[in-house]
Amino acid sequence: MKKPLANEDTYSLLKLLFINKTLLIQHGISTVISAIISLCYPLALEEITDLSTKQGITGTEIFLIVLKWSAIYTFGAFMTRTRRIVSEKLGLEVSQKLKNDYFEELLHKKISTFTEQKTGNLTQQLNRDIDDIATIITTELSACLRGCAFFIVGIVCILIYCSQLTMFTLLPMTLLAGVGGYHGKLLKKEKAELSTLNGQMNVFTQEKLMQIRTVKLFTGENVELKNFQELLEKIRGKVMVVARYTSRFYAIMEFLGENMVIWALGYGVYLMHTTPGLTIGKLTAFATYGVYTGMGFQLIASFYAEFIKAAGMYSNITKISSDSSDREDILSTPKSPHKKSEKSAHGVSIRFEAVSFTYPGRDTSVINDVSLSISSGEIWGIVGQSGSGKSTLFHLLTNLYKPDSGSIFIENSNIHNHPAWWARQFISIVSQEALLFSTTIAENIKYSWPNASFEDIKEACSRADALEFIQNLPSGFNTQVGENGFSLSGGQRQRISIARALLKEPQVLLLDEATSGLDANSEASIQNIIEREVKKHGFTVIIITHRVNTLKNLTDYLAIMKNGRITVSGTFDDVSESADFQLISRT
Ligand SMILES: Nc1ncnc2c1ncn2[C@@H]1O[C@H](COP(=O)(O)OP(=O)(O)OP(=O)(O)O)[C@@H](O)[C@H]1O
Repeated sequence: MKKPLANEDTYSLLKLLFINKTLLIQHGISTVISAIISLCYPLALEEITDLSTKQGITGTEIFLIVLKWSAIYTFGAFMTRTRRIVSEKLGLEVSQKLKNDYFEELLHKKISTFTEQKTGNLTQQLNRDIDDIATIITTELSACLRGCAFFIVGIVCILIYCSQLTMFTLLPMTLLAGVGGYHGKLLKKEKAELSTLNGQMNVFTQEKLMQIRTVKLFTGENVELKNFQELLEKIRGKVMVVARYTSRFYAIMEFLGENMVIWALGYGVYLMHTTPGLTIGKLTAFATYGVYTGMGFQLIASFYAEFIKAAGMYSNITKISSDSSDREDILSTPKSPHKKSEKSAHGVSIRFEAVSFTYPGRDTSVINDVSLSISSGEIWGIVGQSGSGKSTLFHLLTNLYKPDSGSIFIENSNIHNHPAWWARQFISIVSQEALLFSTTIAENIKYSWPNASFEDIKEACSRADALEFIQNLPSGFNTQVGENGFSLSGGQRQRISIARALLKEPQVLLLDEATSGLDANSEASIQNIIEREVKKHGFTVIIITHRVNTLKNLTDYLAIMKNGRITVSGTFDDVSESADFQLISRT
């Protein structure tokens, strides 16, 4: 069951408003002034209506009284404009600050956060929920403040105007409060369920559109449309429940509120005949203050319902952002995402010492007591059957995950004694899927070194044998690669990925099945690039591949992995004698 909203969440939600004190003060002042001016309306009605029965009044006097009220309401309109614009500005500041903090927090989360949390939910929180929260605590809160002023002043005024009539209106008023509270509770539960369904819809559409190729290749269009329609149907059902509750709520409010005014007015007319001093102007003012009291109550009730919704969304966001246990590190990452190595053309040593690891949420360990020592500039191949834990070794070396026991060293320094980015600054990785951003080729390559000049980019492309094909594209380096690099061939994407890796001048190059998805020609050409670069720059290289025979001329050493353990390691010739090698080379 969902925990009731903690007081500190409510408090910190309201504290957000203090983000810009000047705007908050302007907002408060304009809200109060515009509420006071609105509340003077019955006075205006009373004064102007009672002029009709005033003896000996001249046209000029009537004109001046009307002009006075007109001036007051012109000023009121100006205050409304100020209140609304200031409220928008404050809302914008709150939402941008929340978004900035939340996105920054997400960027620093450990990679496991993104396997546990659906990214669709995170993007919904980042984009929609935060906007809703900001609107509720600015626009809706401002309406609620007006509502409080209407309600309090309304009650006081109707008591002053006619206490007998006020008592007459107290019963429906109490009923109004009861109905508001009851529906608030009902709506809270239904709206939370609706929000979960909307989150599921977000995740569904995002995933299916991102995987549109898979959907098409398996002719899954109709299946996905059916799934989508089922989800739409569930949302429709929930929206209708919410709509039923909401419409019933507003109908009852209107029924009670307006009946209260009508009956009170009727009773007032009766009192006029029996009570001296109760004029038509006073009765009109009483009725108008009665309307204000009801309106004030409605504004407070609707804010209450919205605030509960905002507080629920805010509590979900703070649950993720305030949990520092899944933060990658507390030390700040460098301004530039990756530092270009100052000393290029050399490698670094790497050592795994008795490393064991189990993925969060899994029972069985994936890496078991792995020890491996790689000297600077060596080229290692790691082979093993699918699922044996090869890629996981890369995840541990790049500090995406921390081992449960054992240590990993780069240049004899334990990588866990440094912030997570420390290990990554030495490393460039090229994996089977060349993951590119949906921007230009140049921007994708520059991602590893944002300060690179155009000449640097061209040089990296030339080293990755990518220059010619890029220059032959109609827009050259400015070609948009499309989402996930869809507008390029597999080999072209991989060359861009290699250029990006080389531009950084890494000291360690990790290749995770970098050529597996390519045809024999592309594979041979990419292996040539790697061979040439490694010889020239001398960085340490670890290659993961299924195709063991392709490693013969490329690697100095080989390690075989089986069930998360390194069973054999040594030179290619030594290892190739082993039974495990024979087994892998046959599969
Ligand atoms: N993020 C993850 N969360 C939980 N388990 C994972 C995760 N990634 C991989 N695994 C599991 O860890 C085991 C080893 O996976 P890993 O990707 O390291 O194997 P691999 O040898 O590289 O396989 P392949 O050659 O097929 O890429 C597998 O059983 C896999 O299911």
